[in-house]
Amino acid sequence: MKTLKIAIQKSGRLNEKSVELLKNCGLSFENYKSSLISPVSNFPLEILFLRDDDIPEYVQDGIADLGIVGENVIYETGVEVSFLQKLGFGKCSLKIAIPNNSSIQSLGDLDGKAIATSYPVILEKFLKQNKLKADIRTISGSVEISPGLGMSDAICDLVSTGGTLKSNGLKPFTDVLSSEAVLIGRKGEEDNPLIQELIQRVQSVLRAKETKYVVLNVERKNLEAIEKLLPGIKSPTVVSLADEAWVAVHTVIPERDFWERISELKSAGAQGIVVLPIEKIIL
Ligand SMILES: Nc1ncnc2c1ncn2[C@@H]1O[C@H](COP(=O)(O)OP(=O)(O)OP(=O)(O)O)[C@@H](O)[C@H]1O
Ligand SMILES: O=P(O)(O)OC[C@H]1O[C@H](OP(=O)(O)OP(=O)(O)O)[C@H](O)[C@@H]1O
Ligand SMILES: [Mg+2]
Repeated sequence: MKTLKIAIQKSGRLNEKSVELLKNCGLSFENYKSSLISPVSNFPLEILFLRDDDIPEYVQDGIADLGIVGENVIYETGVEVSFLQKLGFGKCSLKIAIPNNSSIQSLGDLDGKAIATSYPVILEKFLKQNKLKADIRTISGSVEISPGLGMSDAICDLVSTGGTLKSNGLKPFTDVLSSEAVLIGRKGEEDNPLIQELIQRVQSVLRAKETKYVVLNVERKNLEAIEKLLPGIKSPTVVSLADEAWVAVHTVIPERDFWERISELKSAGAQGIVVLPIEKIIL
């Protein structure tokens, strides 16, 4: 079977998490900063380390079969690729931001203004949808300094904590797009068995990340109440203890309602609660 190629960011915000995800999928490869292509020793796959801007086109054109890249870059490059899986990292939003002392108050006030951005395609589309015309000034980075230099009235750039906006005297004005890292593939290749195998592995790692393994002890008389709080994947595992009045319950809990669930379990009589990370969940 043909060896696949997956393109990931060489260095930058998505590099570390992309490498970690592939390693957690059981793929074994060297990660030297100097090598731009790395073979996987235990799967027919090669990893290409690229600038993130180039990844969507490499995948569209079939130079790479798969890629990991931010949704923002996919929309900006306007390529035709398949979205195979959202990956839960690299979360940020593309926002229009204005100086703290700006007179801009409503969307309509952007009409005729100069907006600096590294995302001219997405911004143009947004302005069109809102029937606005602005002077888009395309720059490749450090967009946040442009209003202070008198180059623009507003900016359109990625924001996550908002720290960069704040330290440049800017405030968020309106959201244009929210984005996270996604696994993409070449259109029409989705059914390739190797691609399907990789998607399954990625999904099992993501499912595991979203859940915790919990072991707790409870008196048999309180078991029913505890079971009601713990759906598990099918249902919880109940194990007898040496003391016959007690049992141990094993189950998985979604990370998002973890603390709420733990306090409900304690109120229902759970004791000695042990929480463990999960490596993979294969359904
Ligand atoms: N502040 C942020 N928080 C979270 N994710 C972000 C943030 N900034 C960018 N990202 C996401 O990470 C991706 C890569 O960001 P990075 O800043 O490393 O890109 P870059 O400078 O264009 O890198 P390259 O050298 O590969 O072209 C972005 O396209 C976006 O999807
Ligand atoms: O809201 P914050 O958490 O402050 O993040 C926002 C900043 O992060 C990104 O740049 P990055 O730091 O990746 O540098 P770059 O412009 O060199 O890519 C983005 O372009 C913003 O400048
Ligand atoms: Mg880039």
